Amino acid sequence: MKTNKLFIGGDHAGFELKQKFVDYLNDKGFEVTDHGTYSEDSTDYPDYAHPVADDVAKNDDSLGILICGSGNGVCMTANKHKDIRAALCWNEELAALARQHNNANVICIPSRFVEEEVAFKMLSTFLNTDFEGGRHERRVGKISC
Ligand SMILES: O=C(CO)[C@H](O)[C@H](O)[C@H](O)COP(=O)(O)O
Repeated sequence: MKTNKLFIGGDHAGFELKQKFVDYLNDKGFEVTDHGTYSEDSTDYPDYAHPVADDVAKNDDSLGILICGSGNGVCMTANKHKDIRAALCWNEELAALARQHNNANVICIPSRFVEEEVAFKMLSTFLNTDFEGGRHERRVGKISC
């Protein structure tokens, strides 16, 4: 799936990286909706993960990008939403597998635990990798309860 429609968000721990991602994605011509946060002031990750997950669920073929310190808070929050498959990734191979095997539609990045270069590589891989389908289609179909 090649998408042009992206939704992004994160808490104060993800703010700096999110700003860099937004600039990069805008330069590349993606349609990016930034749900905040918009400063380094301490804030609560669910306030940003819920709107991103809502929008990804509502917009076919869109993808979401969520960032917090560990990546766990935004990931747990996003995965409460129907039709959201949010994947916590900390290297490029995991970002590829999240798309290839799990058809993840949201990538969750732990900004306090990955180098910026790795974060950018994960972003690019996530956006440019397709779901493989086949045996994975059946398994992904069994995730929802
Ligand atoms: O969700 C998280 C932890 O589960 C994120 O890492 C947050 O960014 C983190 O908890 C924020 O921590 P802080 O000490 O309030 O900056």
